[in-house]
Amino acid sequence: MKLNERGLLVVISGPSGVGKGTIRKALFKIPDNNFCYSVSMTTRKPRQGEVDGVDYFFVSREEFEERIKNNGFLEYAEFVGEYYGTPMDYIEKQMDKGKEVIIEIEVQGALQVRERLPEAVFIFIVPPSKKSLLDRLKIRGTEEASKIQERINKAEREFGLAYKYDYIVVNDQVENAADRIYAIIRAEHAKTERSIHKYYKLLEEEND
Ligand SMILES: Nc1ncnc2c1ncn2[C@@H]1O[C@H](COP(=O)(O)OP(=O)(O)OP(=O)(O)O)[C@@H](O)[C@H]1O
Ligand SMILES: Nc1nc2c(ncn2[C@@H]2O[C@H](COP(=O)(O)O)[C@@H](O)[C@H]2O)c(=O)[nH]1
Repeated sequence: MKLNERGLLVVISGPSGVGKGTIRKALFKIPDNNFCYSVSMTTRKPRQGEVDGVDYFFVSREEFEERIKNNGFLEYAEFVGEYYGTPMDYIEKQMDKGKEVIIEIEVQGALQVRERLPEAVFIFIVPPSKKSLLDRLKIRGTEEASKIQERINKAEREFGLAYKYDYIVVNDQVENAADRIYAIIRAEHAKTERSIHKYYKLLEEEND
């Protein structure tokens, strides 16, 4: 395989309720995209309408912990009492096929990926205001009030880690946020191709 045929890994992260999933769905509507989504594994119970294998792979704590033992995750974290993790095998295969692999994960997991695959692109999504984050979680209505508060408390700490990411994108309007992310992905590609081009030129010069 030529170096520039391998796809990018794009890590979309940020506090709960900021709109990561909504933006990801908008991103996949962009015509002729080359994206694929890595479905995460979790021990949390499915929400109404969520489908196993599409939204998440829903598993028991025992199954999750077995996979941890077998090094089956690129990263995993415990978030508000439940496990969430990115299965390793799918990502490697898709990147080798030249696909842009999108993962949508919380902050502890994103920082683990940063250690293991620093060449990935790390994007932190922020809300237009802190109040809008709370409003979005309330309007989504998938968690009871105490769980929403736990997610908001966690968000306070997560905002403090935004500086560890490559890009910060404001999710004011979903379509605008998706366009910004698409622009980032294209720019990252151009950067990689330029450096690979330089690398091949260097090799040619050495062989002359
Ligand atoms: N730009 C936006 N303006 C207004 N509402 C939004 C916007 N983006 C997303 N939302 C709404 O906010 C709520 C949370 O969005 P979403 O579920 O995509 O967040 P998330 O970051 O994926 O959450 P989690 O991390 O908990 O999975 C949803 O009800 C969604 O419709
Ligand atoms: N570290 C990981 N975090 C993940 C993964 N998949 C999802 N998430 C994040 O967990 C929280 C809670 O999700 P929810 O569906 O219960 O609202 C949210 O921030 C997700 O982005 C994963 O594989 N690894």
